[in-house]
Formats: sequence, structure tokens, C-alpha cells
Amino acid sequence: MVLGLGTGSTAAFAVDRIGQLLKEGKLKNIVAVPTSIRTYEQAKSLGIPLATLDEQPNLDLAIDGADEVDPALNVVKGRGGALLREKMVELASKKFVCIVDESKLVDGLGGSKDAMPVEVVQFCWKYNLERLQALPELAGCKAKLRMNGEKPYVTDNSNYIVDLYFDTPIKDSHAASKAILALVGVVDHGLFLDMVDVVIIAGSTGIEVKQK
Ligand SMILES: O=C[C@H](O)[C@H](O)[C@H](O)COP(=O)(O)O
Repeated sequence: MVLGLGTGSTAAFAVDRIGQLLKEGKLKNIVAVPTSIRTYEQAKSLGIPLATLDEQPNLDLAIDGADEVDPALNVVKGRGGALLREKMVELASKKFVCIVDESKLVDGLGGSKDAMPVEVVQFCWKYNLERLQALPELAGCKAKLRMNGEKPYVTDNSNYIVDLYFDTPIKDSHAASKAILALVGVVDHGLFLDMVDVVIIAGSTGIEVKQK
């Protein structure tokens, strides 16, 4: 089985568990594609056999966390900065499972009032930040360059991140996705639309599974 390994505090639990099952001999014949340098290092330290997307372009299953999940199982991802590699790996997977706690559930994407990330090239990032903020499809959003202390945050792909903040949920996330991707210099965004097959939600009353 070819497995996609997500990034973030929730996905890290899944990676640990996969490592443990391998060690106990309860999981065999897997090779995993990590979605960030962080996850690569974690998986390597656990002895999980690893490959790149170049070597294993057809995945069976990807497991990852999410920042927001809407009722149609569309999600926002990338508050940990790994959105681009996550999207590449997860789109290449036959099945994509998101693992979240109930705090991630929203009525509409952008609704948590926290960041919706957009990965942009470093070149003239301000130009793209202003163009993102002016898109009618993102009406009223506030855009901020993500920082790491005094310096801009740099992704695993050597790009910057512009975080978008909304007062109300995005009206049409498909239209927003299209408009964002049409800007030259934007690499990708954290809207993962029509990608998730199953969401496993941990809540105060137990586990709930939602699927398409
Ligand atoms: O870039 C980070 C990823 O998209 C994470 O999957 C997402 O931010 C959720 O992370 P966490 O499980 O830490 O809330």
C-alpha cells in the first residue's frame, strides 16, 4: 500500500501510530509519501519506508488533518504551511481521509475567522497580496504576509504565505479558488475542494465518521 502522510499536530498522531504498527509487525508492505520536511523527518525517525511522489505517483490512501471542514466535506488546510505538498500528494491518492476534532467544523469555509493560506512566490509578494485582497470573489478579506519572527515565513518550497482572514464565510469557494489561481505568482491556496472522501471527527461524545 502506498500511503500519503499528512502534516500538523493531528496528522503527527497518525504517523506515530503507523510507525508503532510497523514496529509491532501489524502493518506490512507499506511505503509512505510525506507531505512536508517535518513529516519526512518524523516518519524517517520511526523507520517508515519512504518515497517521493516522483517515485510513487499513485497513492492508495492519504491521511491528514485540516483547519476547517464544511458540511460538504470541503476543507481549509495549510495553517501549518504545508498546503502545496499536501494538495499534490492528496490529489494523487485514491482515497483521502481527514482526521480532525470537532473544533474544526464550520458552516462555511473561512468561517473560523482564522487564516486561509495562499502560497505565493517571493518575487513581488506585496503585489500579489494586494491583488488577492482586491478580488471580488474574496470580498472583504484582509490579507497578511505570514511571519516567522522578524522574517517572512518560508515554505518547504521556498515560497511565502499570504494569510487571508474573512469576517463572514466565503460565498462561493469554487469561484474563489479559480480567481486566486488565475493570479500569476500565486502557487496554490488552502481550499481543498471536492477532495476529501472521509472525515473522522473526535468530539466530546466520541468519534463520528462522515463520508461522501
Ligand atoms: O499545513 C498544515 C496542514 O494543512 C495541517 O493539516 C492543518 O493545518 C491542520 O493542522 P493541525 O492538525 O495541527 O490542526
